Amino acid sequence: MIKLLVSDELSKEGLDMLRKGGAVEVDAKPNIPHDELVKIIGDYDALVIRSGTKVTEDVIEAGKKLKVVGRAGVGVDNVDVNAATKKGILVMNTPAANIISAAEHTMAMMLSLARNVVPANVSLKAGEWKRSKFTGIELNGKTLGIIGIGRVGGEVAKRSKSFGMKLIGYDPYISPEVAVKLGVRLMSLEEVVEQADIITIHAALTPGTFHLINKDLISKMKPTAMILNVARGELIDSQALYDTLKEKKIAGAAIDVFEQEPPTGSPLLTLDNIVVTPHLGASTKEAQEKVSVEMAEAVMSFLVDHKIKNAINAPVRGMDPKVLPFISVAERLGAFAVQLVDAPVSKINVTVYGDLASVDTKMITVSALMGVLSNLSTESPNIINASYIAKEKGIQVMESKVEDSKRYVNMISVSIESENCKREVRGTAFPESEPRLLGIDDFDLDIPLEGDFLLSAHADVPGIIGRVGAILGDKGINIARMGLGRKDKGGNALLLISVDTPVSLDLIKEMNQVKDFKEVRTIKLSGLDSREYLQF
Ligand SMILES: NC(=O)c1ccc[n+]([C@@H]2O[C@H](COP(=O)([O-])OP(=O)(O)OC[C@H]3O[C@@H](n4cnc5c(N)ncnc54)[C@H](O)[C@@H]3O)[C@@H](O)[C@H]2O)c1
Ligand SMILES: O=C(O)[C@H](O)COP(=O)(O)O
Repeated sequence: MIKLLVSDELSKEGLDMLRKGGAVEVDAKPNIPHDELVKIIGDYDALVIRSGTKVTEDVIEAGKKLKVVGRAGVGVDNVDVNAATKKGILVMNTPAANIISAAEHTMAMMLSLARNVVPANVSLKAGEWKRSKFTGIELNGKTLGIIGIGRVGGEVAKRSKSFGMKLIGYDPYISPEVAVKLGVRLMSLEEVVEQADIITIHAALTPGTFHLINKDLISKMKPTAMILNVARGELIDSQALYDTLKEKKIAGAAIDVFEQEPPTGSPLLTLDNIVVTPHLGASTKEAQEKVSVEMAEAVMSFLVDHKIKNAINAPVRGMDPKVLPFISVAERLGAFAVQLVDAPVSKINVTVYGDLASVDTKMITVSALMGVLSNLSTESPNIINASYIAKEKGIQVMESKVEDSKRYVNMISVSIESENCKREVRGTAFPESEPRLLGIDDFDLDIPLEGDFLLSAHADVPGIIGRVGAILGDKGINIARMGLGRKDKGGNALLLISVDTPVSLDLIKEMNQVKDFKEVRTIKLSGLDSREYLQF
C-alpha cells in the first residue's frame, strides 16, 4: 500500500480526497517536530506540506522510499529541491491556488497601514477617543512600487489600479508587454524604491533574492514611504528594517512573513509603526480548499497514474504534446546505444530531426539519458535525477536540432562516445505504432525497438544469415524479426535479430570466434518494455 504523510495543516477537503478510494494510506501529523519527521519519513512514499515543514537534506536522505513532495501552496523555499532532485524525488506545488488570497491580504495590509486601523483599534478598546492621532493617507494618487510582478504582484497591480494608484515596478524577468497590460511602468529597483510612496514585495525567495531589500536600498526610501512584505521574510534585511522603523526614517511597514517563523523575540514586534500578521496571506477558506484539493489531485495522479502536474524539478513544464510519443523512443535508443560500447561513456549527443526541432525537447534528451544510465547506474535514474547522475559520472550531454529529417517526419539520433569508440543509433515513432529503430552507425534498418536482440557485424559474404539462424536454432532460440543493412556489396554488413529469448553471453563469445563475424553482441531492451511511462 502506498503511504502518504501530511505534516502541516491541510484542509479537510484535501485530506478527504487523498483518502478517497483507499489506494493510499494517509497519516496526518500536522506540526510534527523535525527530528520526529526524520525518524518516520523512511516509511512513506509521499509527503504533503505547507510552509511549516522544512524538507531539508536530512529529511530527503532519510526518505528512502520517498517519491514525491507536494507543496500545497506556492513557495518551495522550505524544500531542499536540489537534494530531492539528486534522489529522483519529484517536487510539485499549486502555483495559482492561493494567489488571490495573497493579493487580497496585501490590500488589507496596505489599507490598514494607510489608515492606522490597527493602532486605532487598540487605542479605542483601551478607552481612548483620539481621532486626529490616527489621521491616515489616501491610496488614491499615490505611487505603488511593486517588486516582483508575477502572479501575486500582478493581482495586486490590478486591485491597486482601481484605487487610483500610479503603478511602477521592478521585475528582471517579466516582458514589457505584460507590464504594459497591467499598467505598471518598469524601472530599476533603485528607482522604484526612491519613487514609491508604498512599496510591496512579491518576488520568489531564491539565493539571488535573499535580502533583495537591503540596508542601502531601505535608506533610499522617502521618509513618508511605507513598505509591505507578504512574500517571504528573507527578501528584506529585517535588522535594517528594524533600525529604520525604530529611528522613524520611514512611515511604516506591514509584514506577514518573517526571516524566522514564528518570529519569537523579534524586535520588529516591539515597534508601533509596523503592522504584523502571522503568515496569513494564504489563510482563507477558499485558498486552503483550493491548495489542498489541487495538491491532493496532483499527488494522487502521480502516485496512482504516473502523471506529472506542476512539477518544480522535472523537465515537463510547457512540454509540447508532440514530444510525448518520442519519450520512450529516446529512452530505448539510449539503452540500445550504451550496449554498443565497452568502455566508460564520456559523451552523449541527442539530436532531433524534423518537426521536433521546433519544440522544447529537453524531455527527449533526459529520456535518452535515462536509457543510457539504466545500464550504467545503480541509482535508479528517472527524469528528475538523470541529468544530475550524468554530471556526477562526468558524462557530457549535448543536444542538437536539425530541421531537415531526410526521409522521416521526425527522427531522433543518440550517439555515444567512449574512450575508443563512437556509436550512433537512430529511431522514430510512427503514429499508432511501436518505437522503431531506423539505423545503427552507417547502416539503415527498420525494426521495432523492443525486446531483446542479437547484433552481428560481419563481412558481406554468402551464408551468414543461415549460419546465425542455425546457431540460434541449435540453442532453441526463436527469431522474431530481422533487419539487415549493408553499405556496399561485399563490404561490411550488419544483421539485427529480434529474439524471443535472450542470447547467453557464452553463445555471444562462441560466435565472436567464428570466421567472418566481426562483432556479435546481445542487446537487451526487455526491462524497459515493462516500465511504467510517466504521462503529462
Ligand atoms: N504570504 C503568503 O501566504 C503567500 C501566499 C502566496 C505566495 N506567497 C509568496 O509570494 C511571492 C510571489 O508569489 P507568486 O505566486 O506571485 O510567484 P511568481 O513566481 O508568480 O512571481 C514571482 C515573481 O518574482 C520575480 N522575480 C524573480 N527574481 C526577482 C528579482 N530579483 N527582483 C524582482 N522580481 C524578481 C519573477 O520574475 C516573478 O515574476 C512568493 O515569494 C511566494 O512564496 C506568499
Ligand atoms: O507560498 C505560499 O503558498 C504561502 O506562503 C502560503 O504558505 P502556507 O501554505 O503555509 O499558508
